[in-house]
Amino acid sequence: MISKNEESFTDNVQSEKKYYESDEDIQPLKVGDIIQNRFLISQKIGEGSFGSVFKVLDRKNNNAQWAMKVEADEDESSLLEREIKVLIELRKQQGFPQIKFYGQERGYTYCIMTMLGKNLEQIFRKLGGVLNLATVLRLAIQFNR
Ligand SMILES: Nc1ncnc2c1ncn2[C@@H]1O[C@H](COP(=O)(O)OP(=O)(O)OP(=O)(O)O)[C@@H](O)[C@H]1O
Repeated sequence: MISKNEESFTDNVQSEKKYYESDEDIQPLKVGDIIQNRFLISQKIGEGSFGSVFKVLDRKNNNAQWAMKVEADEDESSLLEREIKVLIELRKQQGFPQIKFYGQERGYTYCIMTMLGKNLEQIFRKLGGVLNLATVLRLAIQFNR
């Protein structure tokens, strides 16, 4: 997992590292579960190439909504750990989800971050598979930032 040194410059990003004593500690995270006695998993948002993304409610912060990406701790090298390091580097940069909390729970690495709006694929589908010139230009301006 990410080293203590890196944690020290994360500026408010909190982390929790867990060690597993037996396979029984490793169970799939699912809707209804609570992480760190704080984040309630409320809904699955999507699935990426190496993990799932859920909406979570922060019970210590007025049920604020965050997105949580999880990856099973199966391999030595974790893509999510790499993504966490990149998100830490990109903190306070416009256009990127802001990482709030990361750690390990029941055989999974998780990363809790700000919730983004609809992705481009969802917008494209909503618009019936056609993007008009104004939308394309607005997207190009955003990509260029
Ligand atoms: N912070 C977030 N807020 C809202 N939705 C998110 C957030 N992060 C990811 N998602 C959604 O979850 C789904 C999976 O995202 P994820 O980043 O795991 O994979 P991806 O970017 O689609 O693909 P890949 O894993 O190949 O990079 C996507 O539909 C994405 O829109």
